[in-house]
Amino acid sequence: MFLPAQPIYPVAGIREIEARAMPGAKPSLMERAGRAAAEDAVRLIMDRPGPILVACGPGNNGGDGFVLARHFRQAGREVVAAFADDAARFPADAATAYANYRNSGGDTVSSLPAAPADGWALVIDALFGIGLTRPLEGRYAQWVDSLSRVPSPRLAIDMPSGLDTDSGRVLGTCFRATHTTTFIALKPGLLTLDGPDHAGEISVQRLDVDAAGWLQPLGRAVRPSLFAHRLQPRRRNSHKGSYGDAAILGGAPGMCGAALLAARAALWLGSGRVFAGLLDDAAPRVDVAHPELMLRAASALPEQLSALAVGPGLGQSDSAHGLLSAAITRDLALVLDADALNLLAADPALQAAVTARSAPTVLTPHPSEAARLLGCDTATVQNDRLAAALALSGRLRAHTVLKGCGSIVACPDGRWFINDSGHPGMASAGMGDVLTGLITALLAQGWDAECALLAATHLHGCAADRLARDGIGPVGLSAGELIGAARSLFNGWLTEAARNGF
Ligand SMILES: NC(=O)C1=CN([C@@H]2O[C@H](COP(=O)(O)OP(=O)(O)OC[C@H]3O[C@@H](n4cnc5c(N)ncnc54)[C@H](OP(=O)(O)O)[C@@H]3O)[C@@H](O)[C@H]2O)[C@@H](O)CC1
Ligand SMILES: Nc1ncnc2c1ncn2[C@@H]1O[C@H](COP(=O)(O)OP(=O)(O)O)[C@@H](O)[C@H]1O
Ligand SMILES: [K+]
Repeated sequence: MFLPAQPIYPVAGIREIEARAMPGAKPSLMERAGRAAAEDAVRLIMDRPGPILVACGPGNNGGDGFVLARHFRQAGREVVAAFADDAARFPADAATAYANYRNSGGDTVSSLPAAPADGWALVIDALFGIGLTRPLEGRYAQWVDSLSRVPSPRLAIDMPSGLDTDSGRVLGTCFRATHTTTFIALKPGLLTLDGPDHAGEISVQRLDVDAAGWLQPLGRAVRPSLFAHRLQPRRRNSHKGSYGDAAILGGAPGMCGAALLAARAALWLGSGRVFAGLLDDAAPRVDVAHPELMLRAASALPEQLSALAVGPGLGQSDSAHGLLSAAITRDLALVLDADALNLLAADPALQAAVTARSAPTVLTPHPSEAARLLGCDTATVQNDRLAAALALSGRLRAHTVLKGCGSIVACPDGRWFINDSGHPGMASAGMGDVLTGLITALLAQGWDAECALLAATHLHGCAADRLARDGIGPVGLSAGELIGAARSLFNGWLTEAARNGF
């Protein structure tokens, strides 16, 4: 069964939900949070002996830590609570949590104690959650760095301390959790940029709060349930014309491989016919590994196409510009990748033409391409990947995937998605070309841009994950190897969808 696509909220959304759900909540949200985190913690400890170290901060995240510490004390477990701030300045709920902990006989220490001889059973970071407002420094930076080095399971409460909730940026330094228990819903920072390196395995504890009931989410994690209705079995009475004509335009001298990779991916994800229009006059006329592909001169692609991708190995020559300009005016689903995006960034007239299109447009920038399109530097894009992807979609009236760790899929209407499949073994030349081919294949088969982009992005990462489980990667995974795994997974999804009656 396909898992639901969980909602994701930035801080402002979580605060709004909290404000609506909190009044009169019994037990209080903090009591629920501390208990839920304690339940996750118990699963991590299993039968590990030794005390638990809980580091508590000056706000409500610290309050959660004290609730958790009290539960463990009451269960007879040895807990050391490190707290170095002024308890008189706690917000109300945290003050109650602290008082209850003290009333249960709990004590605090004001510096991080040395590890016991047999180590900590578990280390818990309850320093900062969604209220982090500035880079960690001084004592808290030292605590976070030394807690991150403890060779025990390390559980972060709500957010790893030091991670910016909305962007996944590390502010100063950041706790490296093996596990994170996050409350109410997922947050963008857990899933993109530096989040996955610091959050470890994520458990969402909803605290009996129906987040989506209080606030319609704009963001969701990518799961096949989002596009399951598109995973339709093929009609027996169908033919190659039923599955679209896909074309890839690119392959300038020295870069034919990029176009061929995209074309192969389009073929193996089910396009009825696949053409590659190659700019290199000396390009081969047949792909001997995939003779099904129809290789043409770049100017000789058929008039009738279902979907066209421009960019893999395109280069930035005048003829590339001319071909791109002509492609943008065609009334078909269009994917713009790589140098097509760089040409677009340099030419406001092309941008205006993209904006004026009525057929779907999909943009597939990596962060540097996104920066060129937005007229900023790559660091600015990475500082707020979500905003960058949404800005591109809004400005160019296109669906966008901003690639990288935790790819962001943004829609022109302001909705967004974060993909958590894939791994750093995908940081290898040609991976983006394969993604472009997968998207083009689904568009050619009549999928709408949103579903095609979500499915291809998720599939791309899931295929890499499956290969890595078999020892094909992460290190050394090559883009071409991904294509077969993507085909096999996609067919598995079709079977699953049919079983579940989509
Ligand atoms: N509301 C609820 O009922 C519920 C909330 N819940 C929990 O509360 C968490 C949010 O709590 P929160 O808003 O108190 O923020 P939190 O993350 O504890 O940090 C704020 C404190 O840190 C300080 N501070 C910030 N940055 C700093 C820095 N770099 N270095 C040093 N200090 C820094 C900041 O000080 P200030 O900026 O005011 O100087 C303030 O004192 C949330 O993540 C979840 O765990 C759950 O129990 C569910 C119910
Ligand atoms: N660390 C990572 N985690 C997850 N996915 C990654 C990571 N690094 C790269 N990828 C994925 O691999 C692909 C690389 O695309 P791109 O940078 O365009 O490569 P190329 O231009 O070499 O084909 C993107 O889909 C990207 O999201
Ligand atoms: K924390």
